[in-house]
Amino acid sequence: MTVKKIAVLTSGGDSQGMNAAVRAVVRSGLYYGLEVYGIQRGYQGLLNDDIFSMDLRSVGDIIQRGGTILQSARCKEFMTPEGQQKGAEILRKHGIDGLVVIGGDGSYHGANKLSKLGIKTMALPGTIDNDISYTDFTIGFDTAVSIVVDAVNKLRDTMSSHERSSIVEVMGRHCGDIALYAGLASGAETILVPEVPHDMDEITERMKENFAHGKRHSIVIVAEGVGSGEDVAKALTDRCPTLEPRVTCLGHIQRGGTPTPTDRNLASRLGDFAVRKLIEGESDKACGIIKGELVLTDIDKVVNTKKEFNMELYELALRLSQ
Ligand SMILES: Nc1ncnc2c1ncn2[C@@H]1O[C@H](COP(=O)(O)OP(=O)(O)OP(=O)(O)O)[C@@H](O)[C@H]1O
Ligand SMILES: O=P(O)(O)OC[C@H]1O[C@](O)(CO)[C@@H](O)[C@@H]1O
Ligand SMILES: [Mg+2]
Repeated sequence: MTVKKIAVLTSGGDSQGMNAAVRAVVRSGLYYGLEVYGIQRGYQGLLNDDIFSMDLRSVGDIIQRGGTILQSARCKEFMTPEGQQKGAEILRKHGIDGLVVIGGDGSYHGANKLSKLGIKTMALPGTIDNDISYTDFTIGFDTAVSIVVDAVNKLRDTMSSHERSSIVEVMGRHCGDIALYAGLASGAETILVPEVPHDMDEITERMKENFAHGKRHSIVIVAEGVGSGEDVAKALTDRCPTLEPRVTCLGHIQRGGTPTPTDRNLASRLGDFAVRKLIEGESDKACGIIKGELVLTDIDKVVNTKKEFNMELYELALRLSQ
């Protein structure tokens, strides 16, 4: 049986483009004759019964905005079987038979649990981390990478003037993709990611050699999962004080601001795709994009597969930054 009333929520760390995804879910749902509801503050809002009807105008003027009009949350209670049962009952009480969850891997687990309780669910990759398997890119990743590259461009100016090295700490607890893609795009000399072990002695020697061969600055991008920028700076200074490292931690700046066209388009395509697949009767599925094509994968498979790190890009970045 196909769905008639659907709801949408955003969960986990927010990401630029979540609003564009909410807009696409709401407008496609209405276009196909469904009733569409919004749930405020992720699974927490679901448990608080914070659910409201959405119309075409409720998603006006949001495609260009960062953050999420539905707000986001991390909810401990929903991690328990009782919390999940309560969530499913609240949805049933409203007659909501389909749910689109926009969030990261944790949020996917929640959608998976709800589908086992009879709610038809679709999960969309809304996280800057790009740490979700069975999709080449997540919504927000492109914007976050652009923010890092923009910051590195600025740092380069002052580092070159003073012949210093710049240590830039970026987000990514378990996934080095922000560091990798921003590092390649900004010509970083060193990219430290949780997926690849590193040797500080070797890195220091390489930086010293590059300065000796005329380099006027050195950019080191550190994914937070490896350690802090301050730790890396200390390790470098201990080995070679003349590198004069200066640390910049970009933090939550990476999660704000207007989404890039790439993220808006990805969000629009995925939001519409999720609605169409719910109407076709699909459930417990993750929506993603692989080589430009929209794909549907079992949530179980997605959450149990670690995203593969792109070693080719990593090696390319190192080759090009000597
Ligand atoms: N195993 C689980 N079972 C049920 N619900 C879960 C589970 N893991 C996470 N959730 C729910 O999803 C919410 C968001 O998860 P989490 O904090 O891991 O963020 P995320 O969705 O992975 O996003 P990001 O990592 O990008 O911040 C949690 O607060 C919790 O309510
Ligand atoms: O906003 P919070 O709860 O501090 O979480 C920060 C984490 O969220 C993420 O931005 C993912 O959304 C990670 O990269 C980062 O480690
Ligand atoms: Mg996560």
